[in-house]
Amino acid sequence: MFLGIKQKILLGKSEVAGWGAFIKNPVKKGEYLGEYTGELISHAEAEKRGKLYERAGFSYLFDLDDKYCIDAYRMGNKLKFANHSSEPNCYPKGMFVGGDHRIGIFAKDNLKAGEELFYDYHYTKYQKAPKWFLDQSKKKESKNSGGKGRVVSKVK
Ligand SMILES: C[S@@+](CC[C@H](N)C(=O)[O-])C[C@H]1O[C@@H](n2cnc3c(N)ncnc32)[C@H](O)[C@@H]1O
Repeated sequence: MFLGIKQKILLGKSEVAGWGAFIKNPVKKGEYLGEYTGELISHAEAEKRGKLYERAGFSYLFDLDDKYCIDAYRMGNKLKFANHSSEPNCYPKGMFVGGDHRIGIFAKDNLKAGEELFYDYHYTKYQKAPKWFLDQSKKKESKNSGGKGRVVSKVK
């Protein structure tokens, strides 16, 4: 059973957007880094908050399942600062621990000390994808189809 942060996570200026989460020590592929914590809220509440966050240009909402979201805006630990990449070095995994819904963040690759952490936000049908995400997806598509689009959120 995992709870809380296992690895030391540092807060720093991101390569792609605002603040980012960085791993302090090297970590092996598949290792558990820590938990994405926050308030457990319904999708209806997330919808309301999402509109406000969208206007502010940031969101700490994380879709847990078809019923619940985790909002790390007011609560949460440094893992809430991990940014999106379509080529991520981490991945989230939903777990049901001791009767509670939890999200663990795991290393997708071997991580070097000081590496910025990214996971794929995978916007679902319950969340309207923000403009920056759609723009990046479009750029990636155009790159894959031979265009000149650049993947902005490239992992170091
Ligand atoms: C969970 S926060 C991540 C931490 C955030 N960078 C900060 O400074 O607080 C998610 C927000 O970060 C920004 N973000 C995350 N990944 C991004 C990316 N690849 N490109 C542009 N903005 C991104 C968006 O504003 C998003 O709503």
